[in-house]
Amino acid sequence: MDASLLKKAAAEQAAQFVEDGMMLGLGTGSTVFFLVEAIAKRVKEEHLHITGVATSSRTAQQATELGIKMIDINDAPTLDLTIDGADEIDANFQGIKGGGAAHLLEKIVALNSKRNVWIVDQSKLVQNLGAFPLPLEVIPFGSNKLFQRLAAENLQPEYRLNANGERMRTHNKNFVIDLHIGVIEHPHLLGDWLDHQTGIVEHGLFLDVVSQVVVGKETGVEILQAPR
Ligand SMILES: O=C[C@H](O)[C@H](O)[C@H](O)COP(=O)(O)O
Repeated sequence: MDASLLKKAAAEQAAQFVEDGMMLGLGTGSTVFFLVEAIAKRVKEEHLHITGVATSSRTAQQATELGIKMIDINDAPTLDLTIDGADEIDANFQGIKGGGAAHLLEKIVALNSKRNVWIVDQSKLVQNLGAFPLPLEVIPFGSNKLFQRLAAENLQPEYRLNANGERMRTHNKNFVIDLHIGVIEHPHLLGDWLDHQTGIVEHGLFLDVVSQVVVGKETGVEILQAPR
């Protein structure tokens, strides 16, 4: 089955988690696109009063156009629930995000949410993280020096380029460096090391964040409970 049908099925299932009165974090990406559509439909048909906080201008625009009330995270209390996509989820419910370069804003929203749900198609479930390149958002100043340091650690860095072949810029005008590490044996150790490298604003390892994963499978939608 087409992956986008599986993403849609997972998104529609997760939209059922939304309750009247919730403060909601809305992630970014092709799976979240279906989620926003499904939530907007519920808001309209069931007259739900929900308020959303977005993790990208793309999501903010889509949600606003579909009639979901959106506010700035700085004006929001702790969010009840954030629903987002993911690029990889390992057997211990650790994740990589940032395939769309939105991981900085996504992590800020996730860490200010009581509950985090990820919506994915079955191809995102892996034993170990690392087949998907790990995204870093980095400050442009001195980024070549940081790049060299990452290369010296054998982390196989690569600048992410836009359609014009230039270094792509994030929402905050930073660069993205993807690490082609291969199998990440110890995500916490790696995350800790990356947290201490000056110039990295945020990495795409989302560790001990997710509460539930909604997976679109060929056999139907499955909800996996994380141990937190
Ligand atoms: O930066 C982008 C986000 O982390 C996305 O949530 C992630 O890349 C998954 O995207 P998609 O649902 O398009 O596969």
